Amino acid sequence: SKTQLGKRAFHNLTFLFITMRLGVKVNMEAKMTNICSCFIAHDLLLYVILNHLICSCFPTLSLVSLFTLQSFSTDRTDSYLTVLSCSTRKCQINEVMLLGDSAVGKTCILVRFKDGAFLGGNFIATVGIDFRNKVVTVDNMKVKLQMWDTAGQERFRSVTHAYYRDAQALLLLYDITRKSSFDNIRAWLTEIYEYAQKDVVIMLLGNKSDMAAERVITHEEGEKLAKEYGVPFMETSAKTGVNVELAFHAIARELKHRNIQQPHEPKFKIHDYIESEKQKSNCCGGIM
Ligand SMILES: Nc1nc2c(ncn2[C@@H]2O[C@H](COP(=O)(O)OP(=O)(O)OP(=O)(O)O)[C@@H](O)[C@H]2O)c(=O)[nH]1
Repeated sequence: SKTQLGKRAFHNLTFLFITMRLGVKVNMEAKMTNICSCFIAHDLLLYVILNHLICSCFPTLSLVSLFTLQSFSTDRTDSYLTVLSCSTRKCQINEVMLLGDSAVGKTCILVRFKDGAFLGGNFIATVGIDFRNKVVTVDNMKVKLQMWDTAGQERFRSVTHAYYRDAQALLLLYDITRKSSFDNIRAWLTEIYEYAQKDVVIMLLGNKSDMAAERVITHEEGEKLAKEYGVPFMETSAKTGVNVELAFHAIARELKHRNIQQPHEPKFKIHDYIESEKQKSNCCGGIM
């Protein structure tokens, strides 16, 4: 069945990846999964040949790949299966990357959006790159977001640069309690203009808005910088959840409109959408 083939492809290509690129594990796995799911969707025969070739090159493959699969969490396996099932139905996967200095809260924002939880406690820096999937409903349509959590540390920069090109949207974060993370936003934007697609959707997020007492960057400063670069802006908190759903939903809506813009439909304006949603939440407790 397709599911079994998908699982085998996943096993085999995961192993292939691990043997080739030990340093950036999760990153390449996702790419491989995308590749193998494309084979399943578009050319089953090609997939079988590829699978056969890989197996003959690596006789120990099934054993090792089984071990690899067992080391994944259910959540991760779910992500792979979402990619596979989406690809078999030829639907669009939208890649969204989170960028910004180390410890600004990229992983926490992602976990808050994906699982509705806050990762408090000890800070564990992301190594390389990781991804999670979530399906968002926009006007009764399903929009699949593949969200890439990048490492903010400088030493991983060359790894993450390679992924900018595939992203349809970028969430650029700073920490409102750390001035250096705000000052570095200009450098991040320079990198984005160098490596990302020209029409990539960019959104600036000032995170940790719950830490009012430690705030060093005002809301107005964030807004001014965003205006200068013509990108939407909001302050978020992974801890309380404020504006996290709104940020991802606005991105999903923008990408949906780009993917299937009907000729009679008015052009979607992300700035206006965010402002109207913010006003709604001010008056009625709104989107968290
Ligand atoms: N109070 C508060 N703390 C937060 C918030 N978001 C993240 N943190 C904390 O900030 C620290 C860093 O969060 P991460 O999400 O791991 O940071 P990151 O940007 O992914 O860091 P790298 O993986 O190194 O790039 C953690 O200790 C979190 O608990 C927030 O909205 N409010």
